[in-house]
Amino acid sequence: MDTFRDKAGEPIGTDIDNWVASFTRMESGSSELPPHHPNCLGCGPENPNGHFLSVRRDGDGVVAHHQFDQRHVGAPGIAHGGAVATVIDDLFGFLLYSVGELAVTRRLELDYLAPALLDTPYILRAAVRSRDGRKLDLKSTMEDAEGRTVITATALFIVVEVEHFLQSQRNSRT
Ligand SMILES: CCCCCCCC(=O)SCCNC(=O)CCNC(=O)[C@H](O)C(C)(C)COP(=O)(O)OP(=O)(O)OC[C@H]1O[C@@H](n2cnc3c(N)ncnc32)[C@H](O)[C@@H]1OP(=O)(O)O
Repeated sequence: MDTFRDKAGEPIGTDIDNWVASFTRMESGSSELPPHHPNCLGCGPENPNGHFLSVRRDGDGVVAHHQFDQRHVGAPGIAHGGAVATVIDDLFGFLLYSVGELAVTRRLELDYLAPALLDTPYILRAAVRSRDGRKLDLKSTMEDAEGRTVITATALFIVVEVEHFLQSQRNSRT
């Protein structure tokens, strides 16, 4: 069974209630935000196939420094577009620590303005553009070290109750 961790990284248990509790609103600060799940494809520290995304608060938004590597090849020297989308989607997920509620991706849209190169440092930022009821309108950018924008993205996240995840667990065939 999965072990979930609190804001300080201490193990807090294995059930979904603890996982939900870990998403309660966090105070502003420069500390690294906790992963969504130990095995999260974007940020999980225990997923050897993941991106190990490390994310901090940045004003009202979040920021991450990231490099794609040989595991993420789409074409020679270039990161796979799906790998980039994974990282951006996961980055959006860190905004939930500010929102203080659970939400999931309904729509994710990326503009690939230039190739995302392997083994090249990028800075990614995301913020909540607006909220309308359950609908969170999110935006993100990925820039290279020279400040050139490589990716722009928007997403619609929908706020959900814990039942959304309980139902998914019940419906899972694994
Ligand atoms: C806590 C999680 C950590 C984050 C990890 C990183 C992010 C993720 O990977 S999340 C996992 C991937 N996403 C999913 O699995 C979600 C799958 N989808 C679903 O479960 C459902 O479609 C769900 C829950 C998102 C929405 O379902 P439901 O509540 O029925 O929504 P629905 O009523 O159709 O739409 C909600 C609102 O959005 C609007 N809407 C829906 N699609 C769109 C769209 N493409 N553009 C604009 N508006 C839209 C609807 O019109 C509606 O608006 P209103 O409330 O004003 O009537």
